[in-house]
Amino acid sequence: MGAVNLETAPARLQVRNVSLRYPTPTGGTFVALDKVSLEVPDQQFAVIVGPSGCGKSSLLYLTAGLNEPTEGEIVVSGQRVTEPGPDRGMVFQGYTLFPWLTVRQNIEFGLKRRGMPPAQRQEVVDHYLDEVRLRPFADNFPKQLSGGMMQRVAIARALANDPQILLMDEPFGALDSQTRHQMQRLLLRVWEHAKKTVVFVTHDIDEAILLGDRVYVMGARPGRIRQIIDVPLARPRPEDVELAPEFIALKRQIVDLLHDDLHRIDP
Ligand SMILES: Nc1ncnc2c1ncn2[C@@H]1O[C@H](COP(=O)(O)OP(=O)(O)OP(=O)(O)O)[C@@H](O)[C@H]1O
Repeated sequence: MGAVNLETAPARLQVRNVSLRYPTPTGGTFVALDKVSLEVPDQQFAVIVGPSGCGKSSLLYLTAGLNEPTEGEIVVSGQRVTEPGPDRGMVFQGYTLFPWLTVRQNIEFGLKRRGMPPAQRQEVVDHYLDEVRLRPFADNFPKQLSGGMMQRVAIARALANDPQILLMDEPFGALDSQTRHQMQRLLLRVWEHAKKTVVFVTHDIDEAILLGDRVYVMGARPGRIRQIIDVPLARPRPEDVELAPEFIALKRQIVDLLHDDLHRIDP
């Protein structure tokens, strides 16, 4: 895939001055997100990292339309987000497949609901089964799959609906490190083919640098963007990119930022 010119590409996602506050049991207010703004250009792989509780998932849920900001607005493809919609696909950490449906039926679920004719449906599903290398398991049920395979189905299901943006909340968080690594590589390959805008939340700094074009480092209490870091590593990412001096330097920069934040909160 040709490099996207991040300076000129239109913003697929705009988060404008978004705050999220919750009432506390003692009558006060807890600020989960404080005036967060960011713009994700079309086809960018944006990663959000930050300490536990900094509001990463909250930001993703707001973008999905599963919750509303207290202030500010979220705009996807020029439309203000007010509710969930098929333009935003989601992949969560927990396995969210329909257990009573086969792999094929899970992937085609949204297409069927939209009334896509069976022949076209089969073509789309076969394409994504091949993309996530699950064609031999098309007629299996989720309980017959490993955790990594289930997440591959979840990715295929989200992409089959042809969303404008893919929202991923720690999708590999429950996997062992080897499977996680394989999944990261698989996601990169699928993303390079699908040319989708991705917003990916993770705790894992290596994962953030390996996957992202841009890393948004968040700080907590209140949740806000501390720094935006561009990842100038070549794509496709070389096999041993984690050992490259540029990779290690970025890791150092992000570790220092997160370390500062922890010390700022709990001196
Ligand atoms: N419904 C709610 N009522 C009150 N507080 C909430 C609610 N939902 C989330 N919070 C608080 O908002 C903050 C942000 O939560 P969020 O889950 O977005 O953080 P996170 O960065 O994704 O954390 P983690 O990495 O641990 O998943 C947390 O302190 C959380 O306790």
